[in-house]
Amino acid sequence: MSPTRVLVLNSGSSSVKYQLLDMSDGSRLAVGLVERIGEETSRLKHTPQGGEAREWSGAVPDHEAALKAVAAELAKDGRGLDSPDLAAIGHRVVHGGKHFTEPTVIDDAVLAEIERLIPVAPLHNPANLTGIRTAQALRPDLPQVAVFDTAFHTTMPESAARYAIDVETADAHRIRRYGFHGTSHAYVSRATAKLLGKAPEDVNVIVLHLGNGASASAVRGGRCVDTSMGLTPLEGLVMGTRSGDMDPAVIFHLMRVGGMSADEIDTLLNNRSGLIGLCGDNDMREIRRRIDEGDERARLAFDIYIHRLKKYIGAYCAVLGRVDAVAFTAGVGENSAPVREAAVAGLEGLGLAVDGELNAVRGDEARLISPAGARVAVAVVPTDEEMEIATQTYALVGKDGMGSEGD
Ligand SMILES: Nc1ncnc2c1ncn2[C@@H]1O[C@H](COP(=O)(O)OP(=O)(O)O)[C@@H](O)[C@H]1O
Ligand SMILES: CC(=O)OP(=O)(O)O
Ligand SMILES: [Mg+2]
Repeated sequence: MSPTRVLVLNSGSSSVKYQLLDMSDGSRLAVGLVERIGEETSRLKHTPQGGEAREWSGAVPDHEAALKAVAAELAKDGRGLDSPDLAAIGHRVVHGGKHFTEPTVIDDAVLAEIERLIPVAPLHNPANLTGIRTAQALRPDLPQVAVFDTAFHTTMPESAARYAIDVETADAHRIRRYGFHGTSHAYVSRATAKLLGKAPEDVNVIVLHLGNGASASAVRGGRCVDTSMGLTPLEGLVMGTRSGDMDPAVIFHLMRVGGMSADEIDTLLNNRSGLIGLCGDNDMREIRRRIDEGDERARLAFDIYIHRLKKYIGAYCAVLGRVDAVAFTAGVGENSAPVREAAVAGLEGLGLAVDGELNAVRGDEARLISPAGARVAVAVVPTDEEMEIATQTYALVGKDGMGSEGD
């Protein structure tokens, strides 16, 4: 029998999320996370299917060590990386530039292109590369597939993808809007159509992916027509630690008047801005707790976050012309009822409203939170980037895929 298992690695700047899936029935054999990589105490949590979660804290200095720790945990379940049941390893790769529009089997040329894109995804692509190289070293015989965050957004029209700067300069440096979180936007827009009982081709959806990184997208009939992140994952919404949109002249001002270097400003805008820069916390749970205690800084940070979100909802209503659904997803979108309520408050004129009781319901299933009969459906639609990466990986190299590829 051909192997049917796929290991998915989602390497972030300081974390690795992973899942081992059996594609014959979609079951999750293991789910886990290594976080705070490179800090004094990193943490690993590994949950085998049907078993107790195992957790430990200790030093995990880099992504190579993280992946070796993941391999060791899987081996304890008798499902190590040496298992003959493994069909492929699927990797989330954040920046694929304009080149990669589809999931791609990784070879040296693909690795070189991911490396070339490091300057436009400095927090993400290096971690993705280490994950790939470590996995290759552990299983050189196994196909490794890259699934790109940018791929879903390659359908954006030029009017949305181009910045209004000198065309020759932009083209010489490949400056354009690429967009990210595409695997999530693709999965959630399809799942939203399913929730409405319609085909993806028949619905227009605004997807709000609100995690630590956050982005919005406008999806018309299953194709992305605009998204809030740009050349890098810094543009757009207010995020956990990133500023999102601002006047680009802030950068010149900080250089000329503030005496800061380009690298210092990069770190400021990517790591010390957004919610953490505004109030010292980037976790929405903590911000809500502080607001409940009357903390003014936390309140202002929340209000700025919501104001930006509203602007994007309004903009994408205009981009799409007709909106069938707005879907909230990722850590904040799936869990924070106050964020969903505030984001939609006052938008009745656009056909948007949230039912208080439905919004308060917690759960893992996709669900509607708009009042019955609302013109636009508002929904909570849990994302599943790992399953989507596994599905795309298996389609490419699984039993049917690999055979027909070479034909
Ligand atoms: N119960 C909750 N209520 C509000 N916010 C939450 C909750 N659980 C998680 N979050 C938010 O979700 C964020 C993480 O989202 P996630 O999608 O996992 O992000 P990433 O993939 O970027 O690490 C946390 O930083 C926190 O702000
Ligand atoms: C592209 C991006 O912002 O990813 P993440 O949310 O995982 O940081
Ligand atoms: Mg994420």
